[in-house]
Amino acid sequence: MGAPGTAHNITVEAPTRALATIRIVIWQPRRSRYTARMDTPAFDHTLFAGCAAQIIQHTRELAARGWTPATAGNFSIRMSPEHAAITISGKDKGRLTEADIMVVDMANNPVATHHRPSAEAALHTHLYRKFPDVGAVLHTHSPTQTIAGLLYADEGRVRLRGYELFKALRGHTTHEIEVDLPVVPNAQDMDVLTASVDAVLEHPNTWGYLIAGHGLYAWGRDINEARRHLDAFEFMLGCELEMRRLGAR
Ligand SMILES: CSC[C@@H](O)[C@@H](O)C(=O)COP(=O)(O)O
Ligand SMILES: [Zn+2]
Repeated sequence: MGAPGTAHNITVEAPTRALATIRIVIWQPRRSRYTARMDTPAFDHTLFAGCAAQIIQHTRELAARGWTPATAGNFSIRMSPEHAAITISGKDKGRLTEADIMVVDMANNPVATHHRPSAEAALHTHLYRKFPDVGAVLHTHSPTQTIAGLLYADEGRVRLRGYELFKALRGHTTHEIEVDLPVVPNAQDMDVLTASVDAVLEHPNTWGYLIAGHGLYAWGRDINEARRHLDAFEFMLGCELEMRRLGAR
C-alpha cells in the first residue's frame, strides 16, 4: 500500500480474460482549517481568557455608572506585541461575556474569528502602536465626558489646574501644575479621527483625550491604571462643568 493521497495503477484479470486497468486512489482526509489552527494556535487562549475576564469586570462597573449608554464604549487589553483583546462591535457593554470579546492584530484585523471588532478599534491599536508601554485602553460615553467634549471643542483642550487628583495620573506628583486634556473633533472616518488624535498626543504623560460630543479615551500600562486615569478624568471634568455652572470658569 502506498502513502495516503498517492495514485496507483493495478492490472487485474477481467471476466472476459481481457486485461483491465483500474486506477485506485488511496483516500486521505483533507486538512481542515480547524486542524491547522489546532496545530499552531493564533494566540494563547489562557491569556485571552484572563484579559476577557478583566474587561468584563470593568465594563460591568462602568455600565452600571451609566457611562456606556446604548452599547456605547469599547475596551481592550494588549495581549502581546502583535495582538489585543477587544470588545466586539455593537454589544451591550454591561452584559459582556467572553464570547463578546475577540482578538485583533495591530492593524485591526480579526484573528481566528469572523466577528467584527469595535468600530473604533483603530483608535485602540493606534495607541498600542504609538506607545509600546500602553497595556489597556478604555473608552466611555458618560454625560460629563460628552458635554465637556462639546463645550471645549473650540479650545481643543480642557485645561485642568490645581487638582490633587493629578497624582492619580502616572508621572504626576503634584497639584501645582496644569494638565491639558486634548479635545479632538468627532469623525466617522477612523483614518481622519486617528490623524486628529495623533496630532495632539505630543506631551509626555498624556493619558487621555476627549472626542467632541462623543466621549473619553483613557489608557494606562494595565487595565487598572487605565481605569484610574479614566476615573480621575471623569472626576476632574465633572468639577470643571460644575465650576462653569457656578460661573467660576
Ligand atoms: C452606540 S453609538 C456609539 C458608537 O458609535 C461608538 O462610538 C462606540 O463607542 C461603540 O461602538 P462599538 O463598535 O460597539 O465599539
Ligand atoms: Zn464611542
